[in-house]
Amino acid sequence: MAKMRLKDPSKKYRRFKPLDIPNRQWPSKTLDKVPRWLATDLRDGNQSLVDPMDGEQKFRYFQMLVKLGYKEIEISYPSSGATDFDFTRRLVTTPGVVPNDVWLQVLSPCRKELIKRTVESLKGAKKAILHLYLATSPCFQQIVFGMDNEQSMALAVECTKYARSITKDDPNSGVEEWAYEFSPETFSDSDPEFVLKVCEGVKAAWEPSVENPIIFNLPATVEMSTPNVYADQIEFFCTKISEREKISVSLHPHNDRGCAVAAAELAQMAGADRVEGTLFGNGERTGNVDLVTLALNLYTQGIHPGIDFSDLNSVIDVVETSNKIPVHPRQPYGGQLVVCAFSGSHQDAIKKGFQARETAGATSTDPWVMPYLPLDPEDIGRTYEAIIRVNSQSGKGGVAWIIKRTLQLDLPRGLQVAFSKIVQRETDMLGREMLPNEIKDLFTEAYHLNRNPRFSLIDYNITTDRSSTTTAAAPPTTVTTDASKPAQTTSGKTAPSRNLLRKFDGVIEIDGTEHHLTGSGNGALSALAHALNNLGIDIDIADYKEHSIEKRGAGVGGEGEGGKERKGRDTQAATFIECTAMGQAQKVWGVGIHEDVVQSSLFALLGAASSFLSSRPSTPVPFRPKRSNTLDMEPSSPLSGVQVECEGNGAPKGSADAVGKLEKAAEGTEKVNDGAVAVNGDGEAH
Ligand SMILES: CC(=O)SCCNC(=O)CCNC(=O)[C@H](O)C(C)(C)COP(=O)(O)OP(=O)(O)OC[C@H]1O[C@@H](n2cnc3c(N)ncnc32)[C@H](O)[C@@H]1OP(=O)(O)O
Ligand SMILES: CC(C)C(=O)C(=O)O
Ligand SMILES: [Mg+2]
Repeated sequence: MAKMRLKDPSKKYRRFKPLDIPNRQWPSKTLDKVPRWLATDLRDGNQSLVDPMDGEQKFRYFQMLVKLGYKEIEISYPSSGATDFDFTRRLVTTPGVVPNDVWLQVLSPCRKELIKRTVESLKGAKKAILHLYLATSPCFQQIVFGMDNEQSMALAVECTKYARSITKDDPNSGVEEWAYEFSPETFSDSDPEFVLKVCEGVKAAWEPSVENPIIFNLPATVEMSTPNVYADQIEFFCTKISEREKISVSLHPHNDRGCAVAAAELAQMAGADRVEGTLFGNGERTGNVDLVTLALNLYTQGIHPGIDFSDLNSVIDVVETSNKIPVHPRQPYGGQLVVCAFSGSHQDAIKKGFQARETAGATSTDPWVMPYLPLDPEDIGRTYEAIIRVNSQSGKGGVAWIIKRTLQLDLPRGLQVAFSKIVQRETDMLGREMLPNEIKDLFTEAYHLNRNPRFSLIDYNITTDRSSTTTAAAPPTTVTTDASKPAQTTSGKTAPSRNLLRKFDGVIEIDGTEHHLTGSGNGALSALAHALNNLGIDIDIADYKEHSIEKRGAGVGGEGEGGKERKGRDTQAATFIECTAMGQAQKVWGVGIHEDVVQSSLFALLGAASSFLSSRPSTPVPFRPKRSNTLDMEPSSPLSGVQVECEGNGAPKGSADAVGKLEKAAEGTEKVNDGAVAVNGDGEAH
């Protein structure tokens, strides 16, 4: 057994000792109100960057925060140097940049000369929050400051008094409205009784009012324990501090244990009023709490957070450019992959969810009940196209969704299965995701939507064959229509009524040679099938579906139409035909699209015919399916290598000769009437 190299932690690391508050109330509370938000991207976020933002970047970021709706923004640490000082001056002195209802917050340590400089930077501001911090934990007192409790307390109070004297008590401070924030830094690792004592002293020094409360920001400077422990600490503070109505209790969770969001949520339940954080959680080490997640967590509970994340992508752009740190692809809400599903069962469920909404006629404000997606991607400006993405883990549902989105085609279930196998093979071969356009192109190619490689319908006429005095020798054809369409069924040589017989008379180019074909059936489709049958292509129609599609700019069409824009009509017909070759078990789908429903079905049949022929090796050996139920395909065919659905044992059943005859004709080894094959109503070539 491999030796465990990770060391025994039991002596090196001490378990965090939680508070003992048996009567805690927060576990039975719910999160149902929006806190005061403070965005500290430009201070706490910025101080953690390899290359902090320059003034220009900070300016752009600030404008974005204002636009999103933040009313309290920590913009700088003005005593740190020229960049932050000058940036603060720029905001304060540029007219119209800071809206009247936005508070500018600035941070300073408890050092008088730095507090003075900080206050100076704000001259001219309308609303300013001066934020001082002093660590209160034994670790910091002993290691960093060499102070005891009394000294820490005295420094906090003294600096607060000094701050007051040069801000709200100074008529010449140059700021219209001052607020004060004090952070007992390292709160989460401090003795809660000592924190209370310090804050009582600071409060007394500042003398807040109900209208302008003091902000006690209680940071998890380092996240020390589970989120419930932080919530206990906050509830303890909220219930013990005096004059609670004159205090805004603020949270400032860092994410060292990965629980900052949970800590912020539980701590709000414990009584906090305000949350400080950054967009997507940038900040020292593992970062600050993520304001986007907090806001959208509320949103998905039906509570508007007061921040506008309706165009999250543009927020991500600014954040990534400014921080030079990418937003992780799996970051809640913002990550590129969080509104995507790759796996087949997820895609299937999501697709059904969207279909259910469509069927119910749901609008964008109707209740959201969607498998796997807690948020409507549209609400944050993401498109539905991005949701379903296809790789080797994907199934038919996702592929069908993409074809629906890109080509407006509602694939019948059987065609979904068939095409998803083609996609599966391609993704396995590529070893990567296939993009929607690639899937669309693969479909277009596999089902010959732009160009049928073997058959071209040059000209045709469908007429009623009134001359027929005998029953038509239609090929055994079963056409299953949509319930909305009258069923067309013929069997063997029997047609339901000779008066209803339709006659196909046309010219079809096969592999470059034009053939004149005729055939009859009880519909245009079966008449063409009959005509093909007389050429030796014995095709049965096993399934038929059609629907109309809205006309799009550049079209996909049958042969001869390739990509041409259609003008003058608003809708097209899409036809899906599943065919079997006479006597064979393989099934092939043909797809046709055309303004004319008849022509679209003819395209679909010729598409299927082409796939049948192209799926066999071009050798003189006639059609001979394998017992393995796998068709031999031309390697270049998108259908090659694909398991084709088979019924029975896959053994040849007698039509090989006929199909082979056509293959030979097409290869020029057997010429038929100079390339023109005419077939009479009895199916005889002449
Ligand atoms: C948890 C947080 O995010 S706190 C915010 C941290 N952000 C920053 O520090 C960014 C900006 N900071 C800076 O640019 C610099 O630290 C400055 C300009 C403020 C100060 O620089 P320097 O004077 O060179 O001091 P330096 O940063 O090296 O050391 C910090 C000093 O401040 C003291 N100090 C640290 N925090 C505090 C505090 N809250 N109140 C009073 N003194 C403090 C330290 O004990 C140390 O004192 P010492 O020099 O007597 O040992
Ligand atoms: C200055 C304080 C609030 C801070 O950033 C922290 O403790 O993390
Ligand atoms: Mg911090």
